[in-house]
Amino acid sequence: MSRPLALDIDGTMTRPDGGIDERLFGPLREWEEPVVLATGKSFAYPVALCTFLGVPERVIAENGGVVLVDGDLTVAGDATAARRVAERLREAGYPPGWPEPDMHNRWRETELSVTRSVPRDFLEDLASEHGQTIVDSGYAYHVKSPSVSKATGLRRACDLLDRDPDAFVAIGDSANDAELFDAVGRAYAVANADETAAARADVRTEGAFADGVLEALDEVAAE
Ligand SMILES: O=C(O)COP(=O)(O)O
Ligand SMILES: [Mg+2]
Repeated sequence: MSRPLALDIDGTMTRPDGGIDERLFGPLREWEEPVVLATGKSFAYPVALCTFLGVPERVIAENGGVVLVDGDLTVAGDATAARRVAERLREAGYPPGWPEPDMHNRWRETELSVTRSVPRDFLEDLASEHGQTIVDSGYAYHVKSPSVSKATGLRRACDLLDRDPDAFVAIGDSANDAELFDAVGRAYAVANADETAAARADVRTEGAFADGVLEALDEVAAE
């Protein structure tokens, strides 16, 4: 059987040393049900990945801030608050996201990605002064609106795809996947998942990174 998929990118589709694991290309291209890439990465990245994978543009980007499904674009979140936090970081002597040229935020439309070298407590206080929250993807801290997450993005994608979130299988690795895991019918955490993701998943794969994804896909396809 096939089920719609919500698939995290970093730490899940990638190799341990970074870069998409090419063993996923074939199975994802051939997957019969919709595949939605759900990521903290800025909007341009998952759209490009869909293009190069050769699958329809179905994307939850910026931790739910931007959703694109088959030509329908939804933008949520508080871009103004994110910009103010970036400005305050700069004033405090930190990079306003990442060091320049900051490719993590250059094409970002809603939240802010911040290097994990910035002290977490400091960033958390700053975010909360601006009504925002932070989530750790394991690759970056994301300053985002508390009302936006990969789960809110999935609900929007479900409306557009005419599917129920319960029909979806999610696969991910980090705290920024936790709400998504709660929203879907079945959630897989890959073996390298952080504590939050592992605790909120229904299943923990034996394999790490893309090995875990392939394991989950085999299990779902065999049902
Ligand atoms: O952009 C990041 O920090 C990681 O994004 P992810 O949600 O694809 O793991
Ligand atoms: Mg991830």
